[in-house]
Amino acid sequence: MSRHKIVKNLDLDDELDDFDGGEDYGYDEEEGEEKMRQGTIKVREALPPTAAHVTDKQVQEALWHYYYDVEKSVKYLVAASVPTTPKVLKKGAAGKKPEGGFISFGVCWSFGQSACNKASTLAGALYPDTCLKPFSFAEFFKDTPWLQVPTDRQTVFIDPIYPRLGLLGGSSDGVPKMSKLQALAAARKKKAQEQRANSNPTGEMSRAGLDKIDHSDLGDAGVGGMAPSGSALLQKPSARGFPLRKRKGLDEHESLPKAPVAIDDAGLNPPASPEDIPSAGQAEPSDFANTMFGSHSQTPRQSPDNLFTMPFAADIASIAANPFAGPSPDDIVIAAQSKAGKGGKGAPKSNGEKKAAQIAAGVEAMRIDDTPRAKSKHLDVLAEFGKAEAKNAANFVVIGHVDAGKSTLMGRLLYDLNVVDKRTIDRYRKEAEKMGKSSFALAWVLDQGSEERARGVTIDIATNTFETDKTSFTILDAPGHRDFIPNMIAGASQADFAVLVIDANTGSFESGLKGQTKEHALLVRSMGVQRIIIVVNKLDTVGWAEDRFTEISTQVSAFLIAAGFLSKNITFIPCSGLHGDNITRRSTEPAASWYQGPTLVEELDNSEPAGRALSKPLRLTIGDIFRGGVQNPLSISSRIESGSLQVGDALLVQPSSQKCFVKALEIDNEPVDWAVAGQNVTLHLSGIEEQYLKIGDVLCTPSNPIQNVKQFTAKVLAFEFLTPSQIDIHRGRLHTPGRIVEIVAVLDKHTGAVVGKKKPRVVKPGLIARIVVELEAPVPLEAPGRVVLRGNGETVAAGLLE
Ligand SMILES: Nc1nc2c(ncn2[C@@H]2O[C@H](COP(=O)(O)OP(=O)(O)OP(=O)(O)O)[C@@H](O)[C@H]2O)c(=O)[nH]1
Repeated sequence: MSRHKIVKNLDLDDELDDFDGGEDYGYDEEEGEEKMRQGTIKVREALPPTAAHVTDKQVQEALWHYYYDVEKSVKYLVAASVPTTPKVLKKGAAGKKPEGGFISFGVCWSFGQSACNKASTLAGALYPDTCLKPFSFAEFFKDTPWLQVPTDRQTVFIDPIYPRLGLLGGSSDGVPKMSKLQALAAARKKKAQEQRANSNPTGEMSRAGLDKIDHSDLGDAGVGGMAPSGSALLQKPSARGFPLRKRKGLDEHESLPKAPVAIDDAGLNPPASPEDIPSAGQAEPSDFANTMFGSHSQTPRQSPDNLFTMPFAADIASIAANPFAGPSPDDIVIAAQSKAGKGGKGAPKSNGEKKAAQIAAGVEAMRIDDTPRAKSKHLDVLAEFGKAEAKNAANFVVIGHVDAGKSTLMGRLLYDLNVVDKRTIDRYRKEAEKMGKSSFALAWVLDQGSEERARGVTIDIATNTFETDKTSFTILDAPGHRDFIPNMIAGASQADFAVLVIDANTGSFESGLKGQTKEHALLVRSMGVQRIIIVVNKLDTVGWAEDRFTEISTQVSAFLIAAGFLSKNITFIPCSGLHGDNITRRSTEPAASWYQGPTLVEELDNSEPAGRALSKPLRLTIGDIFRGGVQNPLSISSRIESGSLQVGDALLVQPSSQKCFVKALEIDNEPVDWAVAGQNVTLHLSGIEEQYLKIGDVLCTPSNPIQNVKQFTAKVLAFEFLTPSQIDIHRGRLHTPGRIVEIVAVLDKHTGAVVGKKKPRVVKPGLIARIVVELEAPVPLEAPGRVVLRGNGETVAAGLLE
């Protein structure tokens, strides 16, 4: 059963506070025994006669391993016990039958006799009919002259599986299958190689490819052909700057794999192909290697035949002989610091002195200089906000499975509202055509990164804004690809409500459900989003069939209600993002006449104004950092989560505990004196060095700071089986490694009371549990913040800090 199917039955409460039903908790001992007994009987019944020799112990181990899942246990036992034709290591000429049976247990003989014996024992257990002679090296090599091992005896080296390189998070499920991105990258690389191999690279092939581009991809009217509607909403184009996508560079909290991964020109390519990895006989040592191991030039080159010798092995051996001979880099730095601290007098500090110096440095770092660098007008910001009669402001996140049409839909919306002009769209269309991706022209309004455009996939959250009569909206267009879920979480954490886009195309809706449609919906719900508009998109591809719309609406609304959305907060709209139907204007397709409901923009405008936490302490999580401006060398952008601020304010950055000052403020590229919760702002900062600011850090006031924590307790909903294990903790843009150190208890969904035994070993998907998480380094977190826990590229739980 997929985890979505399991989670489907859960009832995610309104705020995860009001639990609502469920009686299934961790197993106590008696229950466990009973389950084991029942499971053993069921597995025995299901096992085929060929697996009759499987012992009860093996059955019970399988059941234990698969958490009493009979189906999986049977599958495992059948696979493990059905004898395969023993793989015979050929000896000499083909067709000669070897003596004794080597069975296919990998390269057991290469691990030495004891491992081989174990393998033989295991083989004997699983293949009782196979008569195994004890393995003998002497016999195996008896006809093999020294150092002339025939090729069929030589070890076959299998290329290691290199870790996939996702920008963030990744989705390593341990299976080396290709993701869509990898397939795209591989196809692109293959194409480039073919082009290089071609003696006339600019000739026939590329022209033939261009000739195939379908210029009608943007629909009958084309993107430029659609006149904006005459609706009052649409005649109010946004005066805001465009585009507002500003993210530059990678999040410093993100770390890329250090393993030998070949990164393509974009830094995105997943595993290198074997030919990309220089062999020992070919590569020149890098400057780094030269520095570490001395110049390679005097060392004779390794013979390519000598495949078993490590390059620079001799040098490594000499280093390894006494790795701790000299002082460590840390010792050197500490010694230098203590020397500097004593005015160069030299003698190293005692432990006590070191501690005192560290405490003094910590106190110094915490010292807040409240002297503002920019002149403050000392405004009463809340009174100013009250006077300003500002429009409602709302952020919505656009979510859904990869390629559902999210960016195209938002591009069309912005185009039809005149936020983007026709000339820009025409330019995008021409450029997209050149890349053979004309159907992505509208998506390019949001997807501004060159990688995103080349690959046709959204990678990071893109933002843009538009206004209606009532509300000023900020779009957060999330990536659909599962490799970029951490970016989607960052977007969802700033959203007041969500637009879930579903591809109505035959087969696409179904695969989306198994993919990110449900995962995204569950994530936004567990992050506090209560309202969701579902765009059933690409209805043009199914002839605007009402049946298809009804089928999708029924299935999705059942899931959303089970996930904790109230039915009054769920709306479905049939659309075609590509052609612009039911987005800012009602569809003119005769086949779509059955729909008389609101357009997407009308529905967006029906949103209740989002509450603003104005009177709470200032909290602002850094979403992006910009460096190097002439007037403003260090700026950040973010949505203010709570509180307010004004030019001249002194702020504290956590976790670095460094102070800084608001030099200037901007909203929608316009300078302002103050800003309040719910607004997206750019802050120009002074009095701080850039190394103390990272994406995901929190700005607060020195008088009411957020604390850095190394451990927290949270009440979470399990998406997967939860056990004490290594995880990544996500809070908006912040993500940091940690560990579930304790499952305190499973909680009743109605009352929140502890049920079952304390400290269960495992929490089943769909249950709510109190857990303790320890972080590798302290980060700013506070109740009742929402966190998402991910492990191995999967979302394992989400919930509220306590
Ligand atoms: N026929 C048809 N095609 C559409 C429609 N909307 C989008 N597409 C096509 O679907 C493909 C994917 O569109 P995108 O907008 O990039 O999809 P996305 O959901 O933003 O993709 P990611 O952000 O990468 O997950 C493009 O080729 C679009 O032209 C639609 O309404 N009708």
